[in-house]
Amino acid sequence: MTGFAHTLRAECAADWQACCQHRFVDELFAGSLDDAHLRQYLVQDYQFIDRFVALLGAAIASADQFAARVTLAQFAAMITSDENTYFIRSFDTLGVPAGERLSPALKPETTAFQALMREAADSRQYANALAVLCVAEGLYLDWADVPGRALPPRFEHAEWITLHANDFFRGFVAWLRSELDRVALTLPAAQQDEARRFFHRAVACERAFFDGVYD
Ligand SMILES: Cc1ncc(CN)c(N)n1
Repeated sequence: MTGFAHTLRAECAADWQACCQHRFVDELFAGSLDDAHLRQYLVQDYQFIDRFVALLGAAIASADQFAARVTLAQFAAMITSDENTYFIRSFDTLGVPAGERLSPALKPETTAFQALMREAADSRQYANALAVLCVAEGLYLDWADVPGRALPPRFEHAEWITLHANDFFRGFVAWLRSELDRVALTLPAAQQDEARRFFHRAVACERAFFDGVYD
């Protein structure tokens, strides 16, 4: 495999692997993730999703082609429907009150990730937005999409896996990677390096986000 997206992932291999083999992932698949940890993760992740959808909007605005805007908008539609209702149903099941769903106290890992996404969006550079999207979705595909691995019984665990391991999601991540490759080829070295730094920082944020579940 070649290309910018693949190179960047290889540069971050240690943190990437640490995420894919994280205790959170193992407990999620085993169905042994306790409700306190799951609840903490989902409450913080809902705030991640808020900035993530804003980043998708920035990617839609800064894309250089209509076809890319369509693909990104279709993905945003999935996040704001199927994925959003997963959060709401999980919050209902876990008894999370409205205040915690909408404006919880933010952990430092969440604030850091939100700041990174805001920075990428505010740069108005399509490649920077793509770099962060490639991490956020590529890394989740890599830990979730394990053929033959059994799903846990509770929907709060199983659906968080299947939302990131299905044909639509696979296709979107493949597109994101090829799109980052395509756009990188058009960039001067300084802008490629900027996108590279966003990618690296996003991988570090992902690892810190999983680690933060167990603080
Ligand atoms: C922190 C984080 N990173 C990525 C994803 C995948 N959508 C997520 N929900 N949360």
